[in-house]
Amino acid sequence: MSVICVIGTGYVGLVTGTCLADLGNTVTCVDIVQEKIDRLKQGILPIYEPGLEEMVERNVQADRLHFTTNYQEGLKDSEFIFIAVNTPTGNTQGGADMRFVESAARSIAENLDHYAIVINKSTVPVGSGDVVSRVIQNNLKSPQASFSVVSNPEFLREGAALLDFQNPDRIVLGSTEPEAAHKVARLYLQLRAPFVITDLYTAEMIKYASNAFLATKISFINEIAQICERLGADVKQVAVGMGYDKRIGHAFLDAGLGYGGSCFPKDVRALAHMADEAGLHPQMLRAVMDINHDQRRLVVSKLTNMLGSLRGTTIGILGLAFKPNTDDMREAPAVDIIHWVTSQGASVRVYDPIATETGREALRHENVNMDAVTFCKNPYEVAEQADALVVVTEWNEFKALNMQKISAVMERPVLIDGRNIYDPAEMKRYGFYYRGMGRATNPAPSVLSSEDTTSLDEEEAIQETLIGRES
Ligand SMILES: NC(=O)C1=CN([C@@H]2O[C@H](COP(=O)(O)OP(=O)(O)OC[C@H]3O[C@@H](n4cnc5c(N)ncnc54)[C@H](O)[C@@H]3O)[C@@H](O)[C@H]2O)C=CC1
Ligand SMILES: O=C(O)[C@H]1O[C@H](OP(=O)(O)OP(=O)(O)OC[C@H]2O[C@@H](n3ccc(=O)[nH]c3=O)[C@H](O)[C@@H]2O)[C@H](O)[C@@H](O)[C@@H]1O
Repeated sequence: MSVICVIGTGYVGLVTGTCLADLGNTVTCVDIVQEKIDRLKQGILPIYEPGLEEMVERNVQADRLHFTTNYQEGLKDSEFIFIAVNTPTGNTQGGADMRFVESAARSIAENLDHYAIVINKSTVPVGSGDVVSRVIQNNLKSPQASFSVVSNPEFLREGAALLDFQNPDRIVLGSTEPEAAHKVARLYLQLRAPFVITDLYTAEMIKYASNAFLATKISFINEIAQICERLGADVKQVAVGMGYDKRIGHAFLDAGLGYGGSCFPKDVRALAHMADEAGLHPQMLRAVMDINHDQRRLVVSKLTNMLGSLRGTTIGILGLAFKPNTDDMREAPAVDIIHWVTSQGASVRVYDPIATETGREALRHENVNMDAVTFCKNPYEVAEQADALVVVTEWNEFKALNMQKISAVMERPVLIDGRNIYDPAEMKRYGFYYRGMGRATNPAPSVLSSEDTTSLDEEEAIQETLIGRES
């Protein structure tokens, strides 16, 4: 078993440190934020992740997992040092901000007094392994200190982080020193995953290419969704039909409000920026980002299409987090949607099972008019007197609601299902004017014969009038 230091106690740092401790290693997690470390020592986690709290507690009690703000303490006797700090978008062109990685590398150099392998788990631009090497080399203090650098990108998903860490599809290790990469591989042997061992640059690129490909799949299906909606097809069934082809697969074909979160948006931007800087023209990545942005706007146009002006209306919002099973609000579609509808004079009633505090903070941070936002205790309260209800996050709780009850308490039973979680026919039976994302409710007159147009049912006809309040 090994002695390990993990720098950063965000999602990746905390999950990596805790899972490595759970595999029997001795792990110390270092963070520069004193309050975070104080709270972690009391068993209070900075993030919501199913199962993580129990795992942290178990490993702290077994004396395998420790927290500190002191690099010297964290690095003591460590054979492996994981860098897992944030790499947010850093400039207006979308490039990654490397300040946190560089600062961590400097602190490692200043406190290292023996040989250790420095492993970069943060998602970093191609070539960053060299930067880390250079920063450490230029700042070493102890003559006994030496190091190797290995890139080991992380592929876990928030909300399923423990499962993903413990059952990885592959483990990517890149280094100019294959012996160092092999030593890191030994840490993961128990996980029985395939290893891909490459040079540093290639490992760094595998991470960006993987995230960009998944984001591309999402934007692809969202573009297909828009076409489906216009032509009268149902994108959910289209995705099922496509997914059975093993070359395509079912995963990441859920059309909806597009991707958010701490990684896809920033990583697609950063990859496009790398390509720009290299004199290339990343057309596909640009299209992926454009389509993703449009999906959020579609909600507002669906609302105005059905309600007319939003001024004075009340819009219910189900879900704030960028996806279920997390309280993470980074680049969450809910923030943009709430911002846009409140700017047009609507007030909103919102509910999320977990992301209440993080949601409030994110809305404030984006200068949303908080007087127009009411936080509710449950979805039924959200629906009361609402002119429309928008599903933004597909929490299981929302799939199990009594929709008849919801429809009955609304001022106007307009339902925008931003994640396609409900059955359109069922919702219609409950009295909703239902709109999904890419689900045959708005056929284009241009492709319908006049005969077809007259056969549009009541719900579709509503598209052309506007849904009025019941007096
Ligand atoms: N969130 C996710 O699901 C995934 C994230 N990643 C990548 O992992 C990296 C970390 O992401 P998150 O964990 O989400 O970030 P985060 O923002 O949740 O956490 C980063 C942590 O690093 C700490 N930190 C910053 N500078 C430091 C320093 N010099 N010394 C010690 N601690 C420092 C911060 O205080 C914070 O606690 C990013 O590059 C991200 O792209 C990769 C896979 C999944
Ligand atoms: O680099 C990262 O940080 C991580 O980014 C994603 O993980 P995460 O952002 O936690 O969540 P995902 O489940 O991938 O969802 C990302 C976004 O795409 C959206 N999405 C996902 C799938 C889909 O079919 N449709 C869709 O709109 C989700 O709603 C969410 O907003 C990747 O899945 C991880 O492999 C990667 O490690």
